[in-house]
Amino acid sequence: MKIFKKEQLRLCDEHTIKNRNLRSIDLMEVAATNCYKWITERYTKDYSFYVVCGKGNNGGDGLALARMLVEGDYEVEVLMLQSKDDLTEDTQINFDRFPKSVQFIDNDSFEIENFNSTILIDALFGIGLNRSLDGIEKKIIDKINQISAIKISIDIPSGLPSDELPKENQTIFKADETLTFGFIKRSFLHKEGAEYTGNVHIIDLDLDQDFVKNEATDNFIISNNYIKNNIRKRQKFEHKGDFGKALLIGGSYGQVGSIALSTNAALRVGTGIVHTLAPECGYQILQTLAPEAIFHGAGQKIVETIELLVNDYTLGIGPGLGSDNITKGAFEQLLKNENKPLVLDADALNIIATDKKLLKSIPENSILTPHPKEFERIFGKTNSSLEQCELARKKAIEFKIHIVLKGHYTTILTPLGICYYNPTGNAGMAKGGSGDVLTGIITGLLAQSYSPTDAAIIGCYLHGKAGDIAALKKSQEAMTAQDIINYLSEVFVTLNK
Ligand SMILES: NC(=O)C1=CN([C@@H]2O[C@H](COP(=O)(O)OP(=O)(O)OC[C@H]3O[C@@H](n4cnc5c(N)ncnc54)[C@H](OP(=O)(O)O)[C@@H]3O)[C@@H](O)[C@H]2O)[C@@H](O)CC1
Ligand SMILES: [K+]
Repeated sequence: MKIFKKEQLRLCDEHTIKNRNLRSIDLMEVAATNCYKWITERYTKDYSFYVVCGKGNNGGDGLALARMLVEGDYEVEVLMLQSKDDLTEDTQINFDRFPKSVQFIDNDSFEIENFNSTILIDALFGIGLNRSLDGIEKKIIDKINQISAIKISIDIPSGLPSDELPKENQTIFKADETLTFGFIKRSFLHKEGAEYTGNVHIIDLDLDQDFVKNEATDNFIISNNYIKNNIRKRQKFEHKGDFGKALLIGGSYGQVGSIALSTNAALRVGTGIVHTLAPECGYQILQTLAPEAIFHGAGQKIVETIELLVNDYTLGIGPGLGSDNITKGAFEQLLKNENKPLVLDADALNIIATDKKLLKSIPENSILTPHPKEFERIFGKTNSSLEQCELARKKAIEFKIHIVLKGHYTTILTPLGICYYNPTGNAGMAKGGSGDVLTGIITGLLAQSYSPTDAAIIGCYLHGKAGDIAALKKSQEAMTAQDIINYLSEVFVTLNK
């Protein structure tokens, strides 16, 4: 699913209006009708509404919605920001159509009755916001934010930019629910913006699909459909050799569990043959925890050599690897000798962070899976998650690699400079071992001949989805990385339906 900037969203409106022979007021009516439906499916007439409107088209959406609520017999008050400027044309039309009187506000002395059943609709500013809020607008939103009603934003929380992140201490409406038109806005996908949106719901406006198809963007959200359509179907006569050979490397003394998690994850995504290269101290552990995998010893307590350079293995390296100088030497050697894409995580990334010239030796199209701190150690500090994402894009292009930046919305940056946000996953996965599982999943997919980009995209999606099921069944608190592996089966069962 594409993510558009606000200019593109406007163009999309224009194309829809033109190609469907609509008027812009008709599109506003569709927007308000679909918000009305969403709201009335969830809230009964026991709730009373305050709709706070600005002078732009976001305010027009609010006025149209308020009219529908009045016609639907809901209790509704409209508060309208007093402005020296005229309302936009469509907002004026909806102002004239509103059957009750509205209360104009030009300071923060207005009153909102505050019951448990009060719903406050924010239609002050939409994507037309062009500067930070100050003056009376800021005071009004500061006041509304203090009220403990249920808060619903139309299109975007007022004050939140759509394509950038808010600056610190900026005043922004704090919503419980955001009903956004057509597309997710990029700011919703970063924690600095997401803290204002509450739950986000896309309100479909039946926008022009030709425009959507043809308009270029370099930011996407991974959709369920993409995964469903791109999961490889297993054919009856295929044998294990057709499903790839993965080799997971890592697991120094005391951290054998990490590579065991990666190994089991690779097994659970359908890989034909899985091998593990770990120190001898992990022999019994790995043979017990992952009997399907073949063990190769590589030193006593640490990985000393990575000689198993069989060409047809797909390599995932790093979980529990340690960063002893001997291990580092073996890893450097591997980077020098290999030219097919590798999956690099954890200590493999830490080794690179201590010797950045290694970046140049990483084979093209490899997949690096750093969390924000690991990323920072390799590529430097940034001031926000969006800046970090953009730096990752730059580095992915520069080094011709994939960077999987782990976080609430894990982002995948490709060598072509495309950014994919993964929508699955939850805070229960913010625990030791989750990353090791992701390494195993991605390595397993890469081994099965998924392209490196698809291995990263599909891998992140499966990982998050299995984590979501684990959280449902076991709670975010109690779920563990092993649960993520265990629930991969349910994800595949659903995808294969
Ligand atoms: N996308 C879609 O498909 C559809 C979109 N629709 C809706 O249209 C919305 C966009 O409408 P919009 O362009 O009229 O702008 P909007 O956000 O209402 O406000 C801009 C006004 O605010 C002002 N202003 C800006 N910053 C300010 C500040 N800091 N402090 C004070 N004032 C400030 C600015 O004033 P000015 O810069 O002129 O002084 C301008 O007048 C969109 O979000 C959606 O809700 C639907 O109706 C139909 C389908
Ligand atoms: K709004």
